[in-house]
Amino acid sequence: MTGTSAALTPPADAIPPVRHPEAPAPGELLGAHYEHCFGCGGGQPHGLHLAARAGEGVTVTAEFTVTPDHQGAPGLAHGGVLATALDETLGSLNWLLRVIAVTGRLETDYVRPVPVGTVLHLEAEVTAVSGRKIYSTATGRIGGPDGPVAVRGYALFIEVKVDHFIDNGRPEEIQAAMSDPDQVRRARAFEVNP
Ligand SMILES: CCCCCCCCCC(=O)SCCNC(=O)CCNC(=O)[C@H](O)C(C)(C)COP(=O)(O)OP(=O)(O)OC[C@H]1O[C@@H](n2cnc3c(N)ncnc32)[C@H](O)[C@@H]1OP(=O)(O)O
Repeated sequence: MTGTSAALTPPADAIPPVRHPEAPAPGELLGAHYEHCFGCGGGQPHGLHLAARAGEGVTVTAEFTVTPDHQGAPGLAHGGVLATALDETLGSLNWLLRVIAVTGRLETDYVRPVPVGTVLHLEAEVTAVSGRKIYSTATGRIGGPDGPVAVRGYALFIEVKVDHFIDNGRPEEIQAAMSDPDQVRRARAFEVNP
């Protein structure tokens, strides 16, 4: 079974996404947007350490290796962890638009179990934009980038201002992230202005 709810169907006046002129070149690794992000940060020992790479247009590819820390059933990836991999990959697309956005809705199809030790090969694209709403889809394959589909994700991200994080996040982490010496990470989190 597959499908998405009406909330994930772009409205008739939605437009195709526009890749930002200063977006990372196709093939370039995006790096972590935040050291302590559970999806991509190097500072999370049990995190996914997902590595995303810019593609053509508004697309990315990403890889995530399932470790014993990511189990749900014995020997198999937890469905929530797989949703995290989809969410993180989809979220990284927004850097190609140079927009700060958060997940409003994420739907997933779990097609095949994903064993521990597997590399999940993800690809994602923004399909449409309507005002603050960014529509995107992702696919995760196992056994190689052209292997069988294990998971699919469909998302609606909502553009937010930096105040979203300042008003809602804990001050200590916000301060630390704002002082991050890594300029690119700081820009991705806080300095993107449409
Ligand atoms: C460095 C940058 C950060 C990168 C992070 C990457 C990590 C991966 C991504 C994540 O996991 S983000 C964390 C998980 N997400 C959240 O914590 C978001 C929590 N939700 C919110 O903060 C607010 O609900 C949200 C900002 C998404 C929307 O609130 P707003 O008050 O700004 O918007 P509003 O409710 O007015 O909705 C704007 C439009 O979006 C639509 N919308 C909002 N939420 C929706 C939803 N859940 N489903 C469908 N549509 C939704 C809404 O109907 C409306 O459509 P229209 O413009 O057509 O009227």
